[in-house]
Amino acid sequence: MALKNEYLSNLLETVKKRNAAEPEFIQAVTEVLESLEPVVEKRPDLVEAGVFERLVEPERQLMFRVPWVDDQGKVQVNRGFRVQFSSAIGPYKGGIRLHPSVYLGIIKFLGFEQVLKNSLTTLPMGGGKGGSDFDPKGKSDGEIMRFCQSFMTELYRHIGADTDVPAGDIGTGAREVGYMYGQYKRLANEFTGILTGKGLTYGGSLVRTEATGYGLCYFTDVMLKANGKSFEGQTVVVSGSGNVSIYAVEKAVEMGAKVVAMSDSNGYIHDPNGIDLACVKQLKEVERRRIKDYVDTHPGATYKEGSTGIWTIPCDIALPCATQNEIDKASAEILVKNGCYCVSEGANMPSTPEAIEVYLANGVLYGPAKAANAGGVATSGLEMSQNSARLSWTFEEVDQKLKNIMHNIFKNCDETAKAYGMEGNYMAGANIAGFLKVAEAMKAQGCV
Ligand SMILES: NC(=O)C1=CN([C@@H]2O[C@H](COP(=O)(O)OP(=O)(O)OC[C@H]3O[C@@H](n4cnc5c(N)ncnc54)[C@H](O)[C@@H]3O)[C@@H](O)[C@H]2O)C=CC1
Ligand SMILES: O=C(O)CCC(=O)C(=O)O
Repeated sequence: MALKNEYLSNLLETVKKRNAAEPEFIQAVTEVLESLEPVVEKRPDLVEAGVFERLVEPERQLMFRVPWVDDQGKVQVNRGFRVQFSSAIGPYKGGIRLHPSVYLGIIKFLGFEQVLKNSLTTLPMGGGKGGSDFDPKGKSDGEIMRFCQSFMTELYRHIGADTDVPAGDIGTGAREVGYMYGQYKRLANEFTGILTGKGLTYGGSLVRTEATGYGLCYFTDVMLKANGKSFEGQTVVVSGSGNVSIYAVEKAVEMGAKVVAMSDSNGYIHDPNGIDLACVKQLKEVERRRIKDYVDTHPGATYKEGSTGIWTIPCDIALPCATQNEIDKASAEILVKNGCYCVSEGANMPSTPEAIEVYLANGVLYGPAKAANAGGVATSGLEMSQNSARLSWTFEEVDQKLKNIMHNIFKNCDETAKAYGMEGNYMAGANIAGFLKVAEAMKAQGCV
């Protein structure tokens, strides 16, 4: 879809020129600017205030060397990043990704998405993201710890409970957050909530582990119900087998669905009897093994190499929870052909723009990432509140707050889409609603 508005079209050209080597960032910005066309027409004051130009340029981008020593005593050097994208509505907030594919463009796209996502949660959090091209796969605990300590040795001077609060993302789970927190504490000599996703013994919040996956299902459930459907009795495919996927499967099953497939970056398993989640948890959370090992103990299941083949498995509902651009046009067409009527995104930007066009053209209920997966960061916001108050809420309290937040996000996306004449287009609703709060704050704070 080409931009019709000349002002936005020129802005997008500038973004493309300035960030020519960052296709993922350009992709994320293009989608948002396309959604904002009707806003530009209604809100000349925001154009006047230069909000759109400022929105697409990070406030600060940090890149740094991360040296560490491997188990053979050899010095290794990775590259670290933290993009502090927007502090318009609160301290920078967003996860840290450890994956060999990480470069500045990935961190910028994630930081940009995070700005609007955090706004949708209604909590006071700006947007940021960080990471490194370090590959945790196959590394010993000692190597992981030395890397995390080195990463934090530079990062610690740029973050703070009221400045920037990182968290987990791909490759960064409880273990990594623990090592990073320990190093921060040692360097700064203070015990403050500078990371979320912490362990429960040192300031973490109940439900944060489950939050993104559970939140995805809370959002999807209310979207389905608003359209006369539900998870009950439906066949579901969930990609990935990490933090988001595991707890999405858990909640979808609790809501009456049958989840028949999961994957990792090597391939996917299909278990027509329904995935045995206890086995996946043991393989992935405890033993850190590959998903293919599932079939050793489940003779009714099959394993195939290549992760995108998972979208050829017939399902009613697809929950992509692995990584960006994991559903392309061809996969989207196969999903639709096989009767899939709902795609709701646990991962960040898992659908290519062409895949999204296929969903919208075929009336697929589409839950866009920045709304559907906002439960993780929302619960991080709740962890920050508990840390500030030096309190710990019960599982039920946090879970109820998470549910309310996800229901409100859906309502906001739905009502905003209607107000702008795009009923049922929750992507446009999410982009516009997320933007408006940030834009009002930017305008009120002047040219900064
Ligand atoms: N952890 C969180 O709270 C949140 C995570 N997300 C997003 O959810 C997605 C997954 O993150 P996590 O579960 O936290 O990470 P994780 O590191 O726990 O799990 C990632 C999973 O994706 C799989 N994977 C990676 N590349 C793949 C590929 N090309 N094809 C198939 N599988 C692949 C990995 O094998 C692993 O199972 C990411 O897009 C992340 O940005 C979004 C919101 C919050
Ligand atoms: O909990 C957080 O701060 C970040 C979660 C995250 O990285 C995301 O929403 O993509």
